[in-house]
Amino acid sequence: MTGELTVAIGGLGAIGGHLARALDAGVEGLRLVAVAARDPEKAQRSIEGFRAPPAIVSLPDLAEHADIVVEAAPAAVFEQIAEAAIARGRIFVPSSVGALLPRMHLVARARETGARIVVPTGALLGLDAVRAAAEGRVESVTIQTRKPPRGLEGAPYLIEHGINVLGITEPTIVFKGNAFDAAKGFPANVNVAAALALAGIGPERTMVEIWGDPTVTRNTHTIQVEAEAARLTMTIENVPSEENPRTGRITPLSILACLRGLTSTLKVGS
Ligand SMILES: NC(=O)C1=CN([C@@H]2O[C@H](COP(=O)(O)OP(=O)(O)OC[C@H]3O[C@@H](n4cnc5c(N)ncnc54)[C@H](O)[C@@H]3O)[C@@H](O)[C@H]2O)C=CC1
Ligand SMILES: O=C([O-])CC(=O)C(=O)O
Repeated sequence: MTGELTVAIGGLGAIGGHLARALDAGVEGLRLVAVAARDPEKAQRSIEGFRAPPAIVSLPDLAEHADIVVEAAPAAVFEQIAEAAIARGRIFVPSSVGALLPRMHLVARARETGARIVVPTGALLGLDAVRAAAEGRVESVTIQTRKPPRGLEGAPYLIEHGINVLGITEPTIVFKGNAFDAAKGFPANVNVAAALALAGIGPERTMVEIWGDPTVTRNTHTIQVEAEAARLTMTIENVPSEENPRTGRITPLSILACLRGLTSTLKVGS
């Protein structure tokens, strides 16, 4: 063990709620000490019955309480959590990874304060192999995301282009472009593309296709990487979580695995 680390979580929805319960149930080397949510009364109800109830604080105050600050809130409030965590030199673990792409100055700021930004694999797979490939020469990285149409509803890109996803009756491509534009147009949908871009060759060169697909019930992501060292093709089919169908059930599990990796003696995968 490298010693105990304290954890604070911003947002108690599909990701944050699950993670908080898992940490309270007991994870060696990690202790949940603070949470933030939009509605403090609801947050109080969420932590009722916890063995060690965390403090309920504001988003910027999370960083005052813990070594690790996990962001698990809508992208719109990303900055409030991220800036305070990085200013205080904490380990910042974002879920809304798409919100990091237009804010890469936070990485430069973290370098000054000693903070770390640790991006979990989240709802994706294979970022260990993508990172390894990117140590060498990579020709191309693409990700194709297929979601049940209701999982894409309300995305700014669709509204801007007058695309009615709920009217889709067969698999239809609704976006093709780079990861930077995908994250801007679909802030609640393609965090996975943002994480892939950061693991590999950056948001300008990482190409993204988004499909509204009434034939799938799972959020399905396929990555293809053409590199000097290897060719990768990987697909993950995520079971939507009950609290938020846009979010795969694997996401809080991936973040938990990521947090364990920050303290465990045996760490598997790069
Ligand atoms: N990295 C990845 O692979 C994935 C990332 N995500 C992203 O993670 C983020 C969280 O996702 P979910 O847990 O599914 O969302 P959710 O909607 O289930 O939960 C969000 C939580 O944030 C809280 N919140 C909202 N406004 C707030 C405010 N002003 N102050 C404090 N708390 C506030 C809400 O009360 C709620 O508890 C989203 O941005 C989502 O797009 C989702 C799935 C996969
Ligand atoms: O697949 C999921 O569960 C979520 C997703 O697409 C994302 O946030 O990028």
